[in-house]
Amino acid sequence: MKTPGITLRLLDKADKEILKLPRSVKGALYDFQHKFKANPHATGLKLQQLKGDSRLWSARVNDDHRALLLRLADDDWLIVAVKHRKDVYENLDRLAYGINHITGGIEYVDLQVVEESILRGLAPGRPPAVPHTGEPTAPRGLFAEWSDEQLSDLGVAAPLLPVIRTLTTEDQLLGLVEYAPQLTGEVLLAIIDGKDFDSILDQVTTPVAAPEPVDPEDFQAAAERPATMVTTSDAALEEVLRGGDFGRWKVFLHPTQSKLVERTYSGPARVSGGPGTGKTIVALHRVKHLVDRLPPGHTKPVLLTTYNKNLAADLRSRLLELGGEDLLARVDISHVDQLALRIVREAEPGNSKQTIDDNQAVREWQALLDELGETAWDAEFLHDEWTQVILGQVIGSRADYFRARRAGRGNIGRVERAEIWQLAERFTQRLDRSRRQTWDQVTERAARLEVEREQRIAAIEAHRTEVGGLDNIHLQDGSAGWLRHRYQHIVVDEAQDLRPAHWKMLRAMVPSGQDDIFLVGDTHQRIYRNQVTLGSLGIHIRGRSSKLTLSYRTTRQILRSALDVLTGESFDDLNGGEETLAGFRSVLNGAAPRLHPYADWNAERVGIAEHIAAWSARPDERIPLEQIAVCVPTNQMAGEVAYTLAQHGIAAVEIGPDGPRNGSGVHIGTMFRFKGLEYQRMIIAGVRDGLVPRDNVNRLKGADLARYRREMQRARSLLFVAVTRARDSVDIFWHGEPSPFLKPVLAS
Ligand SMILES: Nc1ncnc2c1ncn2[C@@H]1O[C@H](COP(=O)(O)OP(=O)(O)OP(=O)(O)O)[C@@H](O)[C@H]1O
Repeated sequence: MKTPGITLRLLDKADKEILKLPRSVKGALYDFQHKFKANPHATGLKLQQLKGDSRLWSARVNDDHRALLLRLADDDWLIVAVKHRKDVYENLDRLAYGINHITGGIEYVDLQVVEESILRGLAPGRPPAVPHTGEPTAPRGLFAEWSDEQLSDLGVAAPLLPVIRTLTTEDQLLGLVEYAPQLTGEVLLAIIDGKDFDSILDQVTTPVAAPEPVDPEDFQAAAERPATMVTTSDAALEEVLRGGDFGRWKVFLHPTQSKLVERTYSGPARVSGGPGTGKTIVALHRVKHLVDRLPPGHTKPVLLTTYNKNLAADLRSRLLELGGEDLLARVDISHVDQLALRIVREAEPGNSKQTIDDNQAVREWQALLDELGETAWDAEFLHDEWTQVILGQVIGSRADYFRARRAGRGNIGRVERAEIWQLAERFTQRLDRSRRQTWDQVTERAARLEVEREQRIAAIEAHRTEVGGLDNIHLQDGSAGWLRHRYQHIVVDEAQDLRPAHWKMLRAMVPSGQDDIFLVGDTHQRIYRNQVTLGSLGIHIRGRSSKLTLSYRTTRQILRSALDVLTGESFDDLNGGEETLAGFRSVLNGAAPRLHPYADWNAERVGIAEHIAAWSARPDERIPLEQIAVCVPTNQMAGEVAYTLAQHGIAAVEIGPDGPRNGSGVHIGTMFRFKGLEYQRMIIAGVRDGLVPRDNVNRLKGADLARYRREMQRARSLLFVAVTRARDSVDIFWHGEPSPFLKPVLAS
């Protein structure tokens, strides 16, 4: 029988050691936790207190292995390690645990494990640095300029200070970071990156500081703080044991992530953050958090939405992994255009128009201009103006267009606006005649329909209040009795690429108030032309904006180059202000991006094929082909790379608008297709002048400066997105002159 109220938790990083144990021990651990929760004092578990310590206990996992546990309270236990029997009882003074005075989280350090890890990171030829607790510090260590007090003020774990003093190389530091408490690792790496005390305090320490004073003896309170990264659920533990590193996102949220997931917001909230900082992970956990708080039912009151079909499919499979079918049953997962189309079809069942994409629409604009003999206007400009300003802001009349805000789009006067308005009218008539519509028209229509629906709901509620709150009153509007907002909560991923009309639609779908809209996105990764000011669309995020800064995907070396690509650009915060990547960092380590110049495109393609073949030939690190991607500037180049790879016997699949096509092999696609994805190895090819950015962008410089700037920024963002898809390595290929965006990377 299960003893009521036994809590068994697993501390973050304990799982890292556990993962290295033989499979049989992991299996035994899974059984162990079931038995322990049933009755920790069962004789087979041999639960005993370790001598000389009030909190540390050991319990039997199997014949050879013991779990090391901290007793937090009578029935509350925390697994901090699983070790061989003989390693548990000796040298207990090497084990240090406590409550971090800044974060209030529980930290556990096995100095022996840390020291062994440092030794593994020792650069060849250097003498090992042996720490001697309490003795004078080693000369010119990595942190010689920093006092113990400073390190401690930043949250570095006190028991590690003597070891930290012995570090002389970055590799040793990385060895320490592997097993050090999270905050210690982040602070030390920030120092090595050249950050000063104040900015580390501001960007790394303060975001995870406990809001209340920390009692260093209250372990149970500490266990509940986000800084103590633990799991208690069986399923989560199994996940860690089975899924290894790939399952960790489901279990161990960073304290800054879990705060954002669990907070109650009085209105719309936004989470920004550089690539790989876990925005999507936070969005998924947020959905689960919201669903967990719903009363039982069979409806789907939570909407999870994103930019395109491929990303929506990815969200669905990750949400399924996180919470299973029960969670999915309460969530509508739909990409924004699909949602808009559904609304329009529901209202106009007879609407059988074909929906065309932006490229087709620009060709239609060109055809219209040709027919009219109109040469003063550019088809792309007109399409942009029509979609961004007229449809985007749901502008219904010429007079409203004359007054419309056109932020960042340059100046045009009344005469030009009149001409554009007339051309836009002709354009919509032309599409109507051929029974076609653009996605922007669908969205604008959906936004109108939803705003009208919301007005009807408001009218019904006003009426209800007037007649004393009775529900079964006769209402003139036949649909009225049951008319409700479509959702209670909306969660948006990739928010930076939604159009203004999408936001209008979403705003009207959920009642304004607590936890209504939660959006995550990064404007540095905006690759479409949709700039918005959320406040002007009724979504007021002021005071409810937060930022994630620790990348879980990309190495420090890759991040550095990626940031170089954005040099000189400034970015918005979706609300008329400015956004920066200050504090963006990683604790992952790897090689700097490698650069590969070629004479021509043929040679470059062969170079790519040979490169991939060389990886595949290395038995020590055989990578599945699906974990390698080749990203190119144009569709035609994607096809050509696929052809060359096939000639070299390398299987490849192209990524279409809906994701990778059927089959297995290296993924190939244009830069646009890589949004939201990630790979172990990224090859970015064709990064040459004239392609990145395209020649036609350069030509805008003399003709339309505002548009030139926007297009240059978009081109940089595209390259930034491509580079930051990589987990382990980036290889940049080009032929002829390299892209001007590579200048800082080439110089470093
Ligand atoms: N707390 C965590 N523990 C372990 N892994 C994590 C954690 N948070 C995020 N990750 C991993 O980091 C990677 C990036 O996460 P995610 O896709 O959510 O980032 P993102 O900010 O949405 O990135 P992008 O903006 O580039 O799309 C994923 O592999 C994810 O599993």
